[in-house]
Amino acid sequence: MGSSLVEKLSIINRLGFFNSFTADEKRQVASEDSHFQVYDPGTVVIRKGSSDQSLLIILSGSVAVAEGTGDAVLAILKAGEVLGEMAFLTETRRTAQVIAREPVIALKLDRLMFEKFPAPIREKFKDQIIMKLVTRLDMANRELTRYRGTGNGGSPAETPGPFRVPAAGAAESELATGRDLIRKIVSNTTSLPAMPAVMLKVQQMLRSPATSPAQLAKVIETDAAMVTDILKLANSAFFGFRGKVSTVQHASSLLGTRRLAELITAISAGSVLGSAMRGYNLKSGDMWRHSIAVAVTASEIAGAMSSEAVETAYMAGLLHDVGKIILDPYVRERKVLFDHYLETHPGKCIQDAERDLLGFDHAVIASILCDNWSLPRAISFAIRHHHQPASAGDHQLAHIIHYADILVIQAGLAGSGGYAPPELDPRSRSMVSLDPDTLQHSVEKALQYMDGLKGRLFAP
Ligand SMILES: Nc1ncnc2c1ncn2[C@@H]1O[C@@H]2COP(=O)(O)O[C@H]2[C@H]1O
Repeated sequence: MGSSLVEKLSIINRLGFFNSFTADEKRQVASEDSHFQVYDPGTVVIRKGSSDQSLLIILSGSVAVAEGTGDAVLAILKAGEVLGEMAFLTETRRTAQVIAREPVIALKLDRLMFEKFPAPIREKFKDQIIMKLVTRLDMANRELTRYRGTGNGGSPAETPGPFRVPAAGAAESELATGRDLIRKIVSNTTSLPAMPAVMLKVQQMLRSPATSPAQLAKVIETDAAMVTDILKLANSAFFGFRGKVSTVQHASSLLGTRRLAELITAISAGSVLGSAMRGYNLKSGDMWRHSIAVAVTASEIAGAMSSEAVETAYMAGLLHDVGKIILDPYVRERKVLFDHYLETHPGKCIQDAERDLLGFDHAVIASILCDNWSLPRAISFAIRHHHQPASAGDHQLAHIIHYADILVIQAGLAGSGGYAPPELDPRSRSMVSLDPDTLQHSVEKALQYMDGLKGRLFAP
């Protein structure tokens, strides 16, 4: 780095790290040109496993420390922090991968350079390194305490922990938990997906009671793949018209407005629900299949109960887990924490981990998205409470979605890969109060429906 001694001194003078250094000692540290290294954003500052053992002090900018390439971020270190002390002190290989997040200037000292400093300077460096390690240990302890739930008694939503990882694609350099994180997700409009265009059109048409099945059919007539799916499903065992339906207009007259709208909505939801979610261990299509199965089961249950919710059950079931799509990058970045939490808390499910580690669960985010999409309030309310239906009081739809979700998971179509299944809330059992055969029949109908959509839902 070609900066003058004065410029280097002005950087060093700004950092608390050098407070105990005398003016002369600071000058000695700043004098060697080769000590100062500049890193462009995205470049590797320390490569995991490498044998380099230099010590770095970040003078400006910040770096992300990760266990390995593409792994969860362990820490963000900023100006004044020490880096590479582990290999430097223990003479071992680098334990982590460190990447510059913005232009970084660092003071880089190899062992030879370090040994050249007079003893008092070396001691001051060592004192600072110890202080930084103590702070890091304290942070790690507090974070561990917080996410084990034995913390200071405040709710996680109100007491964001010290653990910080970079925001998923966001410009802000640090990620919060609880309300801060919700605020950030909601204010970052690009992180909230738009309602798929066809779904939006159908929702708009349904607002008019005069909309006919034939008008709805027109929405999809130019989408050949969608037409094929609708015809397949119309001819499936679920509807019982086996082999008789050959045009969308014919299907629309047989299915009626509500059924046709549901079908179009389920298929168009694939663009939002169909992608893989590594944070939740879901392969592409897993979430979509689970969601359609819950939609059909919920609507069958609502029908069997002669519930008023029969109109909204399908949509609420289809979108009940949509919050996972938004949270997936944030869960992915905390994968190490999530996996550790779930390993050490047998019986806890993924939404418990979300609540304890993020301060809220995917149901909260899903309900925010539903409000954002201007869906009926009953839908967002039921989705908001589908994992804790007792908090929804007597709201029938919340209990129906909760019950349908659990039945579908029990039938083998989970909404999160490899985690403990949620337990049925006894209040939902008494609210739904259907006999086991009827409930079983609801899930079987859902599986028939899925069978009708086989090609689309199980495409590689
Ligand atoms: N959990 C962590 N928090 C902060 N920094 C870390 C963490 N783990 C590793 N590092 C830093 O990443 C560096 C990688 O190289 P070293 O192993 O030499 O030294 C390591 C530490 O400086």
